[in-house]
Amino acid sequence: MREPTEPGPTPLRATAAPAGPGGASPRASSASAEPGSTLPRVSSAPVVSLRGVSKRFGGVRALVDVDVDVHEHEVLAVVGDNGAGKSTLAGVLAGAHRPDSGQVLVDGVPVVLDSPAAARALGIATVFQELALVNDLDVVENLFLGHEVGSGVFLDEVEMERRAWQVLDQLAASVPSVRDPVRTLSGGQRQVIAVARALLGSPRVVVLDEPTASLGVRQTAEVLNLITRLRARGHAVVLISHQAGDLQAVADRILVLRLGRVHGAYTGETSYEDLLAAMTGAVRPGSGTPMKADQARGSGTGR
Ligand SMILES: Nc1ncnc2c1ncn2[C@@H]1O[C@H](COP(=O)(O)OP(=O)(O)OP(=O)(O)O)[C@@H](O)[C@H]1O
Repeated sequence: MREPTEPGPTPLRATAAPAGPGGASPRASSASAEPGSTLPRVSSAPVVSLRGVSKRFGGVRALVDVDVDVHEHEVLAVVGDNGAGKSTLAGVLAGAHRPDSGQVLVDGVPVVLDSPAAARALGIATVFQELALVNDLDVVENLFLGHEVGSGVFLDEVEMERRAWQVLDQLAASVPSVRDPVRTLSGGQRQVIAVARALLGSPRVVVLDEPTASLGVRQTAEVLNLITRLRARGHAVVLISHQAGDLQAVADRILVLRLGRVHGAYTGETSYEDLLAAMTGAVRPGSGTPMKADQARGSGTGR
């Protein structure tokens, strides 16, 4: 079905998950930058792009003409002051907010993300700040909630437990037991469980909305390690964060939103002072730090 507001190619509805991390994307090696993009150029094709995306809530312009590209093997941080549009951007990628205008593209093909299920089917998983874990259920039950393995009323607990450990091992997660209720876990471990649940759908893009917001130093370090591992495994990570330490530790590129617009794009090495100046509008829009493509991409560079 064609997007009602947009001319151009027919958008895809979610019918099958595209190639996941580790699997080659058919378009992954072509040039990606386009005229007029506010983002610095990078060397491979984006997995997901937003083009001219706008979203209003009543009289509030939450996103205005936003262009962004998301690449595999990369952590793209999205920063901005309160109300800058960060969560709305996450919501568009998650299929929770339908843009009023503009396009979402997966592998360069326009798609319709009109539900979280549609986004997941197209390889985009989002972990919101409220992790939506059920406190009294154990780790396995939370991971497979609604997607239980087994037939009829008989659940294959052994298989679910095996898969739970498998995904947690992939993340090098230190969880004492997968049979403990998640309320007994630390904030960092709960974040890991929420990410592990997202990974069970084999997404290419993982969107994390303020994953360290309420965590202590050690738990934050756990989550930042987790993000590094996601990138090393080939995922594209979109990190919505307020935390300077998060950006310095893991971001390859940093997109600054201000009043719903892209204010500039910066390298991961940009000082927090410079980012703050951009977030608060103390520097002109579009004056992001120029950077080389390989600086921008991360790709297991050991950052
Ligand atoms: N569901 C909604 N209904 C009405 N207005 C909304 C809704 N969601 C967001 N907004 C408004 O859109 C603007 C952008 O909000 P958004 O939550 O995306 O910003 P943010 O950068 O994530 O802010 P914060 O850091 O405070 O969470 C704000 O003015 C907000 O009040």
